[in-house]
Amino acid sequence: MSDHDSTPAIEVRNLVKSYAGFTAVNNVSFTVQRGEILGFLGPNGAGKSTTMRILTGFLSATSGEARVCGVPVASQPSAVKRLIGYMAENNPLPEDMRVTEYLHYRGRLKELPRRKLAARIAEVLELCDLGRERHRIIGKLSKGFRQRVGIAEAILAEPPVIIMDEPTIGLDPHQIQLVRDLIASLRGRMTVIISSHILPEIEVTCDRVLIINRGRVVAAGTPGELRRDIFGHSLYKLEILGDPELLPPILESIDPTLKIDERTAPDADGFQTLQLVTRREDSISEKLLKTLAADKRFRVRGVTREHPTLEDVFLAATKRTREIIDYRKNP
Ligand SMILES: Nc1ncnc2c1ncn2[C@@H]1O[C@H](COP(=O)(O)OP(=O)(O)OP(=O)(O)O)[C@@H](O)[C@H]1O
Repeated sequence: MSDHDSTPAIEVRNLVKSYAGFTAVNNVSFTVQRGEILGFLGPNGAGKSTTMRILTGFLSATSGEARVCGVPVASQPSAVKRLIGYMAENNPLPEDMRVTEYLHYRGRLKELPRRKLAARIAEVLELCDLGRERHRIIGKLSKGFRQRVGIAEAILAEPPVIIMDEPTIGLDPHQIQLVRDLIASLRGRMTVIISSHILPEIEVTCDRVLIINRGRVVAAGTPGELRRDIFGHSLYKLEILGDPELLPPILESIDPTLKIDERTAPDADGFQTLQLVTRREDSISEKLLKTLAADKRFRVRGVTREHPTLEDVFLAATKRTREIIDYRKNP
């Protein structure tokens, strides 16, 4: 890798954006490496669009610094615009243009050489599965096809960085799958930042996640790292017949940190479902199953390890800061 390639794709340091006294982005710092796909999450009004618009050079920051492939956004917004393919929130498109006409127009604005443009447009139409729609008027396209035109436009000039603000909003599951595959096909070739409220989508598509709340970064890392940081434990579901009061010493012999967290009432067959919690990260499923199967006082119907979803992580991270911020306001 050359020195140029090792410069992070995005570097944001102590970024602040205030609107007439209201701080929408409050001292945000993060880095995105080349080729990474980053999920940018946060509740409504958290400051995601504002941060993205600053990164793309469409909005100036109140203070702090943002660099794209080493180029400072504040002093060189035009250079930065050439490094980024941006699909804005709501994906505004000209209603009266045909798909290829629009891509041609955008390609010329992006200074793609005329002799290469037709071939590149054919390539992105193919990538975005827009071949059959290429001569249609954009205003007549369904939402899913419009999103794909937005993505085609963003990747047209093969910029090193793609920023998409809610690219799957309003799409049906098939269209979401198409967009997901399309984004996955960019992995390693382009750096991608996607903001979304569809958390299972982000979990499968993104290498790393950044969560902001009320203008501040509240969590950053891979989904696995966030689970560990925020929950610090693993959960197991145990379906068992027998007296649960006898379980604690047995659980402790398997793993000293293993405890019963919740339990349901017995079902029609007398089995109860217990939620167990442990600080251990490696799997104890087999040990748990073997130990309890050998104990005549119990019958075990199933042991499964439960992974907190990204949604659980998101809710915990945003709730945690809300509590901290509210506490600071009202100690
Ligand atoms: N031009 C503006 N003037 C005043 N306040 C603004 C302006 N633009 C955004 N805001 C406020 O800044 C905050 C952050 O908005 P932003 O659009 O960045 O949030 P978001 O995380 O993208 O939200 P959503 O998920 O709803 O799109 C919000 O409280 C919003 O009302």
